Amino acid sequence: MTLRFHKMHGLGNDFVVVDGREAPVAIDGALARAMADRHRGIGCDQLILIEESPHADVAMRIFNADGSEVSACGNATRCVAQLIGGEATISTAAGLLHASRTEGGISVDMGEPRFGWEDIPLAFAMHSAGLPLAWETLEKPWAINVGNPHVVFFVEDCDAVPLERLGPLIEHDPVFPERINVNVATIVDRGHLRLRVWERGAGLTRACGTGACATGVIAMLQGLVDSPVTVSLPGGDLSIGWAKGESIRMTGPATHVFSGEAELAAFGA
Ligand SMILES: N[C@@H](CCC[C@H](N)C(=O)O)C(=O)O
Repeated sequence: MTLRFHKMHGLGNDFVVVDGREAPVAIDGALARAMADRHRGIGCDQLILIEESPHADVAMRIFNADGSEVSACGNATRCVAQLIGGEATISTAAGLLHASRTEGGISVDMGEPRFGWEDIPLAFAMHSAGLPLAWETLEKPWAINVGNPHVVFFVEDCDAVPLERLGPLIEHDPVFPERINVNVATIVDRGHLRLRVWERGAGLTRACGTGACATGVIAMLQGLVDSPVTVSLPGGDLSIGWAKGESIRMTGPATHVFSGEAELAAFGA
């Protein structure tokens, strides 16, 4: 049996997108992990499953490369919108997201952020007790949930941070029982910041849409940048707009690379 898929990316954060509306398909964590494998599978940072939705144009499920199912993915939201015509309401585990075509590609209303440590009880207890949350040179993290959980560190030079070593330490630290996405950012000026992200369940990626939202919002809240801010990731730029009490607007490109068919038997399915 074969499975049709689309290979897409948002600034190099790459996806295998399966449209389950064409032919219903049961994807679980093990199958997602096998398809995401860059040597024995198709290869991607996240596998995206599109399904019918009673409340929206489509529903979207997100699996990280390690097979974990999560609730939000900014770059994939733009890709799904692009695939189904640009203008779309997309149902996710984190809520309904509205996307539209714009000059810079696809623009998505990513919903309102939730600030603080309340969702992460052990880290919250440590934070409230004044206990330091630090991993070598990375200290004083900001916690924010933009549909998925992130910590953000502002540093002198994000390119100098050994994120391939510190990222997994922080992601798997027992203070984050649900694991966490790790952002290291450097302010360039009031309209621009640089960002690298160690993604939960996927590792270092070329870009992370929710990471850009999380970091842009914290930088605005701190008065370090103005809205909209350009977030430069290794794979390219996203524009992030936000004001207190409002939802986040993320704008950037979405690229369809090719469509193909995979042998399900190759994945042990
Ligand atoms: N690449 C994504 C985020 C994907 C999910 C994340 N790794 C998590 O586990 O929450 C993006 O563009 O936002």
